[in-house]
Amino acid sequence: MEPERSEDAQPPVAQLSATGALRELLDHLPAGVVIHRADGVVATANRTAERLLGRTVDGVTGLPAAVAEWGLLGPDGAPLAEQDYPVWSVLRLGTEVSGAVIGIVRPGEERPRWMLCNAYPVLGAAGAVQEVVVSFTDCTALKLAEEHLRKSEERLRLVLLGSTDATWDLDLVTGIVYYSDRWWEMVGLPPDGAGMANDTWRHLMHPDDMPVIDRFMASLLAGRERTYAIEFRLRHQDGHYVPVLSRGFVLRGDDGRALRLSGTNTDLTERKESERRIYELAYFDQLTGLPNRRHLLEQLQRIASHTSRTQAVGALLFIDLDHFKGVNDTLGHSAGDLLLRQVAERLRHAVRETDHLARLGGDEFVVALEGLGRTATEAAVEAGKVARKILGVLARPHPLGQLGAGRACTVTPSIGVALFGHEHGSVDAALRQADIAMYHAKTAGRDTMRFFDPAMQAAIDQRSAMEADLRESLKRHRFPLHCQPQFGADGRVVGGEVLLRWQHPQRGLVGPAEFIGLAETTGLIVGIGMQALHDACICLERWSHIAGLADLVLAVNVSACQLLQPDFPDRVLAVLAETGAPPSRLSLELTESAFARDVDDVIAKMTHLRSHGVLFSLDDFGTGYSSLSYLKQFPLSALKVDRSFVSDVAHVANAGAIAELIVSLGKTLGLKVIAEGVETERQFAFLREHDCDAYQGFLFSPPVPISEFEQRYQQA
Ligand SMILES: Nc1nc2c(ncn2[C@@H]2O[C@H](COP(=O)(O)OP(=O)(O)OP(=O)(O)O)[C@@H](O)[C@H]2O)c(=O)[nH]1
Repeated sequence: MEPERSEDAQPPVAQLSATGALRELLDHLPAGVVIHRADGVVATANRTAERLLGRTVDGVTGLPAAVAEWGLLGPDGAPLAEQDYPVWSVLRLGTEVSGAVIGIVRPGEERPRWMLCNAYPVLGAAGAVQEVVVSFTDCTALKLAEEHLRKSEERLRLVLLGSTDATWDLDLVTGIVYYSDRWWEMVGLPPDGAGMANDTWRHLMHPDDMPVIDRFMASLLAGRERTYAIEFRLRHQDGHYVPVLSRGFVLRGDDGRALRLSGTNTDLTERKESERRIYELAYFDQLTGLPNRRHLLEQLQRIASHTSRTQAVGALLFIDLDHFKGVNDTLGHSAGDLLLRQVAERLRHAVRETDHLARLGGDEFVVALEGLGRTATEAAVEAGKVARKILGVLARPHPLGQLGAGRACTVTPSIGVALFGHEHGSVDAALRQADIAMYHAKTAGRDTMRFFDPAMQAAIDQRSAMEADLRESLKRHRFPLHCQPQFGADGRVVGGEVLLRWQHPQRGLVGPAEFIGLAETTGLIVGIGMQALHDACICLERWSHIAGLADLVLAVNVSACQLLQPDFPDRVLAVLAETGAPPSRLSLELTESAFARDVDDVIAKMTHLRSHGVLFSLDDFGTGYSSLSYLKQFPLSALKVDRSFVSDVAHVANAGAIAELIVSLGKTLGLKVIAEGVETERQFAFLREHDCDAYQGFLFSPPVPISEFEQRYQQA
């Protein structure tokens, strides 16, 4: 049905617009213009309105303002109520409407076009609205873009709401950072991060990560990348660090300069925890918590590459429990499990933290020991010690509580040892060899250790036998004293140095070079040294009544190991008291190694003994690492020029100078200087020329049994 048209006379603007030039202008305007009369009826419209409304000017002229045929829609797409038509708003309120977004469904179309509308009233002389001019432009594209943006923002908001990632945005120009609520939540702070500084992220960064991040940022910003990903840790309010994966993009200007960084932080706590758990399952034995076979094999690869670069020799110990099956069979699998855990614990304590202990499976364990020594023998000795220690710690009964039916269980191991490194083959080979050696230990009766290399085994066996012999000999007092005399420049005897011999039941008299080293590493030197001291003091007491011997000073060697004993001074004083030896005739001879440990302790002990009259001399001077500056702190009485300088004085240029220097140094410190190892007249002449106080060496006498020494030098 055609809408009713009004034929009333034209109002002023409509009239004006009908005039030629103005009409022309109106028709060329890019906006649609419709002029309504005061009753809302359309007086006229321009050509653009024709196009935008999809109607001819004639078709709209005379139409009332409020007819459904206009098909106007509100911004939300719902039909617009008549009173909200711009023209009616103006007519009703008398004020203009601007920026209204209104949809128009054009005749024959389904989708609305969107118009940005303005409308204003034209007032008559009496102030009444005479006309309403409505202008509008097509903003469909803008409206659709806005709609699109709104939807996409909505989508993004929903995605972020559902995501656990934390967004942030850093404006590199202003330095302002936007942190999302989730960002604050991730570090345990209130969602709005109220009161927090702009660069909070820097303050929360783990100190170890900061330099890495700084380097990363510098290179990222200077480069051309548009995206990045990096991990770091941020401190949570409760003190722990949250592992974070930060991913994002760099917004760059046309010149490539970075303007903005935006991204998300993903909390990696759970992922890290799962990774750790996976690593644990893959590399650790679940029963004992020890590294498993795979872990060990990887460690061995690493050790292999390291060993190939060094000269050091290492060892593998293959440990298999003896008759472990019996434990399972008699006490049950749970008791077996508990026992394995206890064995693992003891092994863990028996080895150093730097050693590699693993459970291969079942009742098999392996210990890899790196860098045991520069030679195979050194390494074998050390490996043997560790193996013996393990035999010792596992030998103690294992309390299995209720699982052991109230009884402790004893389980012994069989240990196979193989060396690796330097000229000793690969780590892989060592593992096979240690396994074979372990079987040898089983066939040798179990509860023992075996080396893969028979020669090595022989050396270790010999060493063990010698240690047992030394122990036995100590009990049986088989270290007779020998003594090498010392002479003054005038040829008169002034004293002697006690030198130990070992009266071996089978081998006869054994020199110190063959057994002192072992005595030191086994600690037997403490007992042997004390025995020698005791014997020497008995001599001194006897000599004190014999002319020719009463004034002699007897030097007794004391090893660093002895000096370290806390009760060393007391024991020396007890021996002096017991034997009645004059302390001022006893000189304890130390080597420089005695000064390598706790210097204050050594000085205190020496000073204590010195206050009782006991003398001290420093052996092998010049060969060690004595600092001249602290030499004077020790209460020494004499200095011995090492035999290496003495032997060279006559024919090696510097040796003479060094010997001379040592003599004069000793003199400066107020010490008596004794030269040892004097073998030729030339050496003697040189040293005498430089004012040495006493001389000891083959030129005068070799060491002789103490009884012979007494006979020689006592005066009838
Ligand atoms: N309880 C327990 N037993 C295990 C586990 N893994 C392996 N075993 C058992 O450990 C025993 C290992 O025995 P073997 O080393 O072959 O033999 P053995 O009885 O120790 O005797 P020898 O080694 O010849 O002295 C087997 O009976 C296995 O079933 C475990 O995780 N828990």
